[in-house]
Amino acid sequence: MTEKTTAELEKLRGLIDGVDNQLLHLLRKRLDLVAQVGAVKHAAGLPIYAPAREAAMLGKRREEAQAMGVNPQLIEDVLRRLMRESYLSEKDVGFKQIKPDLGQIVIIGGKGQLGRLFAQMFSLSGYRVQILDKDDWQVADSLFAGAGLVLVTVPIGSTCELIRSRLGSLPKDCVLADLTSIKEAPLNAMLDTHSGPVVGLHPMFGPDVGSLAKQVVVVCHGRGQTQYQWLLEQIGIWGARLVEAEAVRHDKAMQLVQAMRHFSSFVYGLNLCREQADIDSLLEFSSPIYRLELAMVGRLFAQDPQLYADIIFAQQGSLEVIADYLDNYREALALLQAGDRQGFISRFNEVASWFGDYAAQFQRESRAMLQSVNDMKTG
Ligand SMILES: C=C(O[C@@H]1C=C(C(=O)O)C=C[C@H]1O)C(=O)O
Repeated sequence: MTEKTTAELEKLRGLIDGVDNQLLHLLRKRLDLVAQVGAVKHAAGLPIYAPAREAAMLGKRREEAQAMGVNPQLIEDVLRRLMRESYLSEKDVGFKQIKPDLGQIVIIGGKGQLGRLFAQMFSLSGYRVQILDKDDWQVADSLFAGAGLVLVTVPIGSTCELIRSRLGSLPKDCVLADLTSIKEAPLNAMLDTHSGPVVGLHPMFGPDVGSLAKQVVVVCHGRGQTQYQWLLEQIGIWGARLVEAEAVRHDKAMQLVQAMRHFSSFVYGLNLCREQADIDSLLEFSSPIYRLELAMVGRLFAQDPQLYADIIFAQQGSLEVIADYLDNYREALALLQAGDRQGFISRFNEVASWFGDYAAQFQRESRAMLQSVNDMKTG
């Protein structure tokens, strides 16, 4: 580099540093304003997450960006990231309490990660929360006596038995709910055991989400909805979207969404391990999509094997779904072994037309994800 080039670059870089510093001050200012919005909303009992306001704001900013010769997607990306930060600030002020006259909330399995998250959310909403863990059964009766909600969040394998053997004498008006990732059997166990209001819930997220904004919670109605409507509204205040489903339909969907998916990730990991793959060099050669895939597989093994065993072993039906997967794998492998390129292409087209418009939609969505994976590279 010539001296002139060096001097020019240094000058421009100094100006960029200045702009970035101004951005930082603007971010600080925005965070403060959002905190004020949070306080006003909290006082009025409104959820922080306001999708209509977000859509209107993004629309306006995109138009303004276009007019200024800035890529509209750039401002949208930046604002979406900022809005995520806004949801986190909600924890500082807490949440509106939908049912102040409820007795205490007893969370069975409240020391588990998901139990802890729900305990925190209820506490931030002003409820009195009691945790009942494995070794606390001697105090169960006194906890249940004043309970307005008993929430079961123990491993799937022990959920039904625990409900049937331990929850037969809850107060009549107490809401009984569970967070298990299958719904039919626990819901039936709750309905058989407790004569009061019953609802099955399945949070479709792990305990590491920073905020419940935009997360999905599946709701399977049991009985006495008017008596547990407050709970659904409370979860809505936390920003989650409630999706109602029949328990049987939910469980069927989970065979593909959870059991088959996690199982194939498990086998993928098992295979890398047995092949003694060198992760460092795989990453070195990897494109963003491979890195993303490896991250999705690898994150499994940072978590509790019991949890994944629970999910995969929960339903007999998952076995058939997974066996079908193996059949399809074998069939596709046979094409490869036979060098049947045309056969592969025709299966490919069959699947592509089955995906239909979703294929293009998924390509668009994944493009943004892949770009952020690429952005995160440091080397
Ligand atoms: C700050 C607000 O709350 C949330 C955060 C927003 C933001 O960061 O701009 C926008 C809408 C809401 O989801 C608001 O409603 O204005």
